[in-house]
Amino acid sequence: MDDRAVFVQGDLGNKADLEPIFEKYPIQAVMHFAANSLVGESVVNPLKYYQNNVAATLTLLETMLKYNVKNFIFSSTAATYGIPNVELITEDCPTNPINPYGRSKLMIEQILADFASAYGLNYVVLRYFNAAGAHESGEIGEDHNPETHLIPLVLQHLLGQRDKISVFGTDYDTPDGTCIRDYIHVTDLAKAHILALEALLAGKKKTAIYNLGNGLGYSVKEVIETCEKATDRKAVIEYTDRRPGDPARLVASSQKIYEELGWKAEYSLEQIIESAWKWHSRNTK
Ligand SMILES: O=c1ccn([C@@H]2O[C@H](COP(=O)(O)OP(=O)(O)O[C@H]3O[C@H](CO)[C@H](O)[C@H](O)[C@H]3O)[C@@H](O)[C@H]2O)c(=O)[nH]1
Repeated sequence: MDDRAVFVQGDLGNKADLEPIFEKYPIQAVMHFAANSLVGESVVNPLKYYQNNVAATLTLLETMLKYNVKNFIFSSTAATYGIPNVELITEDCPTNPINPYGRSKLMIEQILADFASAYGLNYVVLRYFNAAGAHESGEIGEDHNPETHLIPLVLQHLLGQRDKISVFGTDYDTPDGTCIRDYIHVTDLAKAHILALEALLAGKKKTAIYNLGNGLGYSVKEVIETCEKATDRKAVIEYTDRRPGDPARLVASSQKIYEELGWKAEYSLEQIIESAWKWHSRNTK
């Protein structure tokens, strides 16, 4: 990215850290990735989520106002929808989040709308579905501690780093009883950010909300099977109770961002898993 933009992480939540950056660089837009995105953890530790996702973002927005930075790209989430009753979720579906993570992101979306009316802030909200995969080079990948996401957990198990993979719930109202999600490659997400940035800087968009997904749903069982095929290894599966805060099915329609910004997901689930496998097998500890 050139000097027209800066990436700011969610944990840069105090003015003492932010103001020198805004003093120093000719920032015209901010992309914000609030750091915490674990649905289950947000249920047991909501304070952390409201602090990192709401309070820290508010401080960032306040700093933007002070330095007259008017363009904001916000990483939001499918969790804002709660339990949708449609096959393909569009951006105009009702937002009824069922966990603090989703609520904290929706609060920011609402703050952005108020800031747009009151202060002329321009913004694009990107509602990620299940971000996954690694850079093609195999050099940049997902390394959470502790890891809670399905694809990295399955791959770590297939690499012998975990003795089994747990499937959380087999009694959902889905064809095989396990949760269905829409997995989207990180490079596809990154491209959407660039398009959103260009649209804001060109004045093509003042405010917008877009889903980012593939439009294809895969169950937990199907994800495990695809990992087994990609790696030619067999998983040991343990079936357990549901995890709190998990909707049965979350699949995006990304038609709106395709029509307005020309974005479309390019990576299939197989390619997402292959790229993640490349990274995980090179980074086995
Ligand atoms: O060991 C595991 C881990 C996960 N799952 C299941 O696999 C699916 C995917 O779970 P992840 O934890 O990988 O991802 P989430 O769907 O919880 O979370 C994703 O979707 C959320 C929206 O609901 C947020 O956007 C969040 O940032 C994003 O990672 C879920 O049904 C989960 O129950 C298992 O069965 N076993």
